[in-house]
Amino acid sequence: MHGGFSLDLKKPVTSPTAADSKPADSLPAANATNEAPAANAESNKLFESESEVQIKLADIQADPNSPLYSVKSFEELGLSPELLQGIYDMKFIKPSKIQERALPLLLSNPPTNLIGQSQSGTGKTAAFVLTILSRIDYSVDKPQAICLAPARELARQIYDVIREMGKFTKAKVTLAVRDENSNEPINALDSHIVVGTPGTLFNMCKTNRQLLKSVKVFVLDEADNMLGSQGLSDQCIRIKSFVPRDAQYILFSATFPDQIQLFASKFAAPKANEMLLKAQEVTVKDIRQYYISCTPDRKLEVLAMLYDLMSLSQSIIFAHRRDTADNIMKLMEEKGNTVVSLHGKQDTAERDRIMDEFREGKIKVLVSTNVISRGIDVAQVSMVVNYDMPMDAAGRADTETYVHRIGRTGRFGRSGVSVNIIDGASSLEVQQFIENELDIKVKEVSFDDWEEAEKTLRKAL
Ligand SMILES: Nc1ncnc2c1ncn2[C@@H]1O[C@H](COP(=O)(O)OP(=O)(O)OP(=O)(O)O)[C@@H](O)[C@H]1O
Repeated sequence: MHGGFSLDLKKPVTSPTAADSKPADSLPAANATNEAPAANAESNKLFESESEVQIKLADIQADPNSPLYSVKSFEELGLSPELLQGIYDMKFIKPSKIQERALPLLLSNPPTNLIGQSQSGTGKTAAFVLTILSRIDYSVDKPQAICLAPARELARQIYDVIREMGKFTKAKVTLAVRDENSNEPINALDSHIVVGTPGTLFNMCKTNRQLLKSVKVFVLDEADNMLGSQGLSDQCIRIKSFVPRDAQYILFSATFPDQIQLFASKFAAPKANEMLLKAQEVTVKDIRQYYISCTPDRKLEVLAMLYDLMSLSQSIIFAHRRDTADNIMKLMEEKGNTVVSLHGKQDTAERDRIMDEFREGKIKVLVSTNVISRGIDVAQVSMVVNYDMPMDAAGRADTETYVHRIGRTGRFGRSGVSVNIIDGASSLEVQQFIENELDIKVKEVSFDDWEEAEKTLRKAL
């Protein structure tokens, strides 16, 4: 029984007003204030406009309990006029808590290392990007800062942020990610900053062992993931061996599980300042978390019913496996719903195109694996769906991945909704484990009374 729900299977999801695809170098800034074009008049009422967000943000940033709160202005943080110009051009008004606390430490001399944790969407990128851009000697054309991220999508985003924030400086930035369609080596020799994934940068180091000998700042974004997964962590350690010992090490993430903290301190040895959150502070309060129970054979039906809500703004559906993501795309298409899948098995150019179109609002609903669970910042994502609950290889609840996945919405003061599809005892157990670890309560919305469920979710958006 699904109340009086009727599914609009033919609803268009491709925005007619979205700009044409642009090359990677001219992507909009990752903080993109570009609103996803409204799907219809109703969606205008439902979703926060950019000006509404700005008004709300002024209140939020004045609340001492908010992670976006700060007392100081950007001027008081000792940034150069070129960087202040860059920040204000991006419509930043006040720093967030992590920016206000981390920047004075990161910019002080002699440089000190930092292990910094702050909730998803609270501006960690700007904290390390401003540090990098402040520490470069622009008269020396050599790599002086490197930043590593676990996935190409995130590395490309950070590259865009550096270029946007540093556009009034003379910063030269190189993106070091794999390009399956080119045999040309990536030349970073006369760049100031190299941003990339560990595998590609490590290969570049092997070709030129002197490449990183002038590096002064080494950033690991999503540091717990970079150090916690075998392959990535080996590569990071090897890259570190090419970097001078006295470089400044900056490790950021929204999550730092206990077992990684010791490793992180060793990586940032001999000494690092630490800014860590308590377990109950980790999730963003503006993300309303729900779950829907159903039998495994009805999961797709749940997605189809959520589709109208998902496509009003933009959404990401997370699946455990690549083939599940592809199947969801295919089966949703058969139901008349456009969902595009993105995962690591695709060609790199295809991945870039899909991500660019999602940023531009041309693609409304993305189904993906954990490849975009961390760091991806698209302001208009208002809903995240866990089609499969996050689990590690051994089938245990993966709390960190849950935090990062739902953190793709609710960015910097915006509201967001997450929905877990619970299809049996094991996914319920995973959810309960996560609830306990994070000291949160995920609320149920009933699939059997869809009208009521839809009302609840719309209100939460
Ligand atoms: N001081 C600020 N004022 C306004 N917007 C800001 C400010 N700082 C950052 N932002 C914007 O907030 C959004 C989220 O920032 P960012 O991507 O750095 O978050 P994060 O903390 O790195 O999140 P995650 O843990 O998910 O990687 C971005 O769009 C960014 O441009």
